[in-house]
Amino acid sequence: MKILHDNMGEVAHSLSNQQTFRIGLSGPPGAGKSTFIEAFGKYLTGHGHKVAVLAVDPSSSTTGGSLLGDKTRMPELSCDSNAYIRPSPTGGTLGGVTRTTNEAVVLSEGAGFDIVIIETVGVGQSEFSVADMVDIFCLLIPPAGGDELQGIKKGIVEVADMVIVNKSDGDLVPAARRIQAEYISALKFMRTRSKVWKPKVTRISSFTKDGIPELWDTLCHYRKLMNESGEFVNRREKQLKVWMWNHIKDHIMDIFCEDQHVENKLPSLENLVIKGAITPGLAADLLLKEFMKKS
Ligand SMILES: Nc1nc2c(ncn2[C@@H]2O[C@H](COP(=O)(O)OP(=O)(O)OP(=O)(O)O)[C@@H](O)[C@H]2O)c(=O)[nH]1
Repeated sequence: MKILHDNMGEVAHSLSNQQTFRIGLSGPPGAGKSTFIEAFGKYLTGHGHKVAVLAVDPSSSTTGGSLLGDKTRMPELSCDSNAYIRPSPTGGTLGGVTRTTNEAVVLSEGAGFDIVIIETVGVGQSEFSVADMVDIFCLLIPPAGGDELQGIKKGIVEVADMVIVNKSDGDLVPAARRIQAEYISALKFMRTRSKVWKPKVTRISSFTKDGIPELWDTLCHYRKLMNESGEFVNRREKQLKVWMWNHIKDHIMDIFCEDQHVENKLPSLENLVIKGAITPGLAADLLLKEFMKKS
């Protein structure tokens, strides 16, 4: 990150002329995210792109370290001079992790990485935070149904611009085809987020690399359509506002929780709420009153 910082001054001004692409990637554990990023990332660097991989895993602050973004998961890509892999920052809330990731996106782009992949697992709200940070949000799934797909939250399919069925190779091809067909029909009934793009379901293999060039073509087609319609710029503008408000909310919550008046009253008011003596709304009003007293 220090290198990125150091380079930032020199190249930041060229950013406005350069079109960067922010790709969000989520998927249940075992879907093959690291194998996919390795294969996809190598394909991109082989085609002259510079790729940054950032991970968002708020659970890493409680587990003391993240598997996501771990360089050993992407051995080839991590040795590639046109790739940069950042593990999930440890410590802090999802808000904190989101903030540093927002900043890492800007820094990576400033340092000349034209493609930024933001990877996340299905923990808490992390997928939704990532969906708010990217130009296209992709869901990677294995060719399996039922229990194995239970890790996928309902709402997340609705925000996916692209569903990628991985492991479509060898004996798994028929299952991958079946899952692809299931998702195609399920997506038909979903409300689309864009006027010019209907979410697509594609099949790839991170092992054989089948489908990866076609996937990249589809992503480029998406970017072209979104650019031409003005939605690309609109989404980024909206995201900037969302980021700003998220940072404000986080900061205000910190100030609120650290306030001495609030801290003094909090245990007794929480207790009254639990016992049903007062409503949560009234307790919140009383705490806010305490907070305002100070200012
Ligand atoms: N057959 C086949 N297996 C794959 C493919 N991609 C990944 N796998 C296997 O799927 C398993 C999970 O892959 P990972 O890349 O570790 O999956 P992940 O989703 O990143 O999982 P975590 O790293 O635990 O978050 C591994 O055993 C991979 O070898 C593929 O394209 N085809």
